[in-house]
Amino acid sequence: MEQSHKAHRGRQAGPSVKKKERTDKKKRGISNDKHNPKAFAFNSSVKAKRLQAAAAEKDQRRLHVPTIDRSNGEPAPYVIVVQGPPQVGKTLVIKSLVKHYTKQNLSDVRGPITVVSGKQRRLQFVECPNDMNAMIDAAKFADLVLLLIDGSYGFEMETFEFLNILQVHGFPKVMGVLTHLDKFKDVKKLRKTKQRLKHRFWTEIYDGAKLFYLSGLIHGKYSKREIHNLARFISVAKFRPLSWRTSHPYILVDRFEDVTPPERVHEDQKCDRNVTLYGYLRGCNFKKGTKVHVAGVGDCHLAGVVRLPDPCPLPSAAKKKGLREKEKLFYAPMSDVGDLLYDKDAVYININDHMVQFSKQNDDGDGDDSKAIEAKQGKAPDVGEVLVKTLQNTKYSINEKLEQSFIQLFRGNQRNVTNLTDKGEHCSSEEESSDEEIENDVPSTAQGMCIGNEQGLFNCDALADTVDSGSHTDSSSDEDVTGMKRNRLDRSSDKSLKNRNDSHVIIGTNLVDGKVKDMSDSEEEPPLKCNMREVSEFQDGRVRRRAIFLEEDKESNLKDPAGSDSEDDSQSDKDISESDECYSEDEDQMPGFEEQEKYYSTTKIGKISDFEREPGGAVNRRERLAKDENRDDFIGDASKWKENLFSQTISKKKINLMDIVYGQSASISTPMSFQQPTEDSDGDDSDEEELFKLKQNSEKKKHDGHLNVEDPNADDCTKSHVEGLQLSDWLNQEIIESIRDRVVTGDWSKAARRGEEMDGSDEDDDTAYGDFEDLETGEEYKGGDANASLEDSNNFKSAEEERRLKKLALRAKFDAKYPFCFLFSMILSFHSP
Ligand SMILES: Nc1nc2c(ncn2[C@@H]2O[C@H](COP(=O)(O)OP(=O)(O)OP(=O)(O)O)[C@@H](O)[C@H]2O)c(=O)[nH]1
Repeated sequence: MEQSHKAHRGRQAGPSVKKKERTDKKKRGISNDKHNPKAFAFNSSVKAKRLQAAAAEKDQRRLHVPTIDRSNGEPAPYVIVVQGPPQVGKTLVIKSLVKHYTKQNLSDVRGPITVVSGKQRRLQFVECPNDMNAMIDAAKFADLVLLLIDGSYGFEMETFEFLNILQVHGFPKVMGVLTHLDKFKDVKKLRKTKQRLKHRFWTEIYDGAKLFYLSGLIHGKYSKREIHNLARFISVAKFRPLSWRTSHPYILVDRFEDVTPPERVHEDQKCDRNVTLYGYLRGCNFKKGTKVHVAGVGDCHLAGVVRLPDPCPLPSAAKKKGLREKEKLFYAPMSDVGDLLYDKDAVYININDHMVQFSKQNDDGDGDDSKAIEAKQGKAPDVGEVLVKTLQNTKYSINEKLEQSFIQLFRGNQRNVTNLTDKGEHCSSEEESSDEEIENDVPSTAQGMCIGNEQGLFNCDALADTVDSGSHTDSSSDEDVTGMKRNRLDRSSDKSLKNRNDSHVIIGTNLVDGKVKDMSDSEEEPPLKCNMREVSEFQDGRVRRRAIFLEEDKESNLKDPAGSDSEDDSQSDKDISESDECYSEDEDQMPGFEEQEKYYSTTKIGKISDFEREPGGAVNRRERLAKDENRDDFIGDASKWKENLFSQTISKKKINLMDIVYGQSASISTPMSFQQPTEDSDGDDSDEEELFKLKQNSEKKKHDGHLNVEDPNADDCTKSHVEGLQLSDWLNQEIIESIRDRVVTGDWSKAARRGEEMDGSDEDDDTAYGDFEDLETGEEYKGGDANASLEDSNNFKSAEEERRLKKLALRAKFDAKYPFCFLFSMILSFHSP
């Protein structure tokens, strides 16, 4: 008998069952996803409308996003501005990145450096000099900013100045780079500082903004791996074009040439020059005949635009991965790279000085070469050879010699005529700078980025100062700043620095609304962040401007992240005491504008110091109190000059009509109310104040209190007067009182009584009206009954008093019931003016 086997029971659950189900459904043509259209329908028409509008808006936004126009060939290279305080490592970062992209060593970083970074991308690196004008210009063309921060020192003011400038110009992409991290000995401290700086950076830019760490130098260069990471991020970064830039043509000049015919220059050194500027055109196309604005120079006429072959083209579009070695091009016409330079109408062969072999010079030199050669060789010298030898001996050209020469008009006069005529008046502040300094400056004119180059074209000696003012700042302030001091944010109060800034008045200008504005003017400062202050200090042989934040102030170890905590505390204490000393010296004097600024800033610091120590922190309560006292004294000093200012203002103030009409009490709350200057204060007044003294006062003095009757403009006060007093004497209290009662707010009953006393006509009035009956109420009023009316008024007063007492009792009851309300009302009344 055949045994029947039980059928195998298939799987009821699990992935194999699901798979089977899916394939079955597919076979039968049933869609796998259970789509129920009704489930996604709108229930509310309002919601539907809103969602529709949002979707449409999103679409439109996507359509209007500025995109790169590739119809005119390849887009121009992206500009990467490397910015940071002095000596932070900008040059080194650019050199390292160029080395990474091109495998070439760059000896000098000058002007924009273009590299091919990928098959589709070119980058142009520009170092931003530490000059406010250069920062403003750099902000105009930067596509990406590498903000270099000295990690061992912390944030410096240059960083925030640049960020503020960027905010005004349309914020490009910003990445932070921390350098000098090898100065940290303690790993824990390094980690903490990194964290702190990162969060600060995020606060300034946005949460999650990229911050790189360059942990130190290996053989004088940054580590290859770290630079590789940085380069990778730059290569893949998405640059969103800024709408204003895409609709305006602009060029970042990477090379320039003065093509003015030499004869014209020879005839007139200050003739109009023709200059050819080379660079990638960005934004939209130039129109022929448009005027161009050259930053730092002004509006210039555009003679023509010529399209030239790309000096640094992208590689061919062949399908291959990465770049070949010979495709890794770079173009840095100002950085002295390569030996050949092709120009519009010339080819320049650059030969390094050490490779140039001049024919041997004669030791006895001077113009006797030809004779010496003749004597040695016994034959006539070659004319060309002699000329070359003579040229070799010339150290300075005629022009240079002329420039250096001067005519001394008067004996003992230090000023020479040539200096003044050449440099213009604005350069007179530069007279102190040594020749060495000037010599160093001149080549730096050609340094830097766009603005530097252009300034170089329209060169005047003073321009050199602007381009590399970073180094100037250091050298000039070395002598002035010996310790630590606190300054107002954004501008150093250092006088020598100010002088330097003065020389920017002509050069460092910006065209705003068609008017040339001096950017060094303090009024043009970007909006200041109130939670930050600046501390200038002398470190590493230069002045550094540290940016300190309130929350950082709380931490005791912020002063020197790489240093010790105890040192920091003592340092910050020193800060405060020094600043106190600094400003309490001339408390009796009325400070000038600059000093006022100092006072202002230090008062601010006084407030900030509230945050400096926690109760349980390094400084105990007593010390804190002592510090508070110091601060109060300090603010007291500040209020002393304010007092002076106050009295000055008062003396200049016009008569306040409110005072005259409503009395002194009405304007007590207004600090600028008129007060009659006392004899003492008059005596103390300076000559300057005399100028602004009220005419009336001086007249009053002259006539010793009597009215100036000769004054033809005096009021005609003969008609209405108080006996014995002229109405034009508006400062007389009696007259004021008499007038006050004529105004709505005056005491009319008193005036009425006074009037009655004066003319005694009350009886007449009463009799004139006589008895009358109010027809509406039916009440009868008796005329002429003075006693009755007095009684009435007494009754009225007693009723009023009764009501007042009742009110007071009620209020006391309420206050007893709700003590907090009482307190509240107390506070209110305390604070109300
Ligand atoms: N220890 C250390 N030194 C560094 C680091 N980065 C740069 N340096 C050094 O700092 C000095 C200044 O570097 P630069 O690249 O010239 O700095 P810079 O910002 O271009 O300077 P300026 O153009 O004068 O403002 C050089 O001697 C560098 O070797 C770093 O991470 N660690």
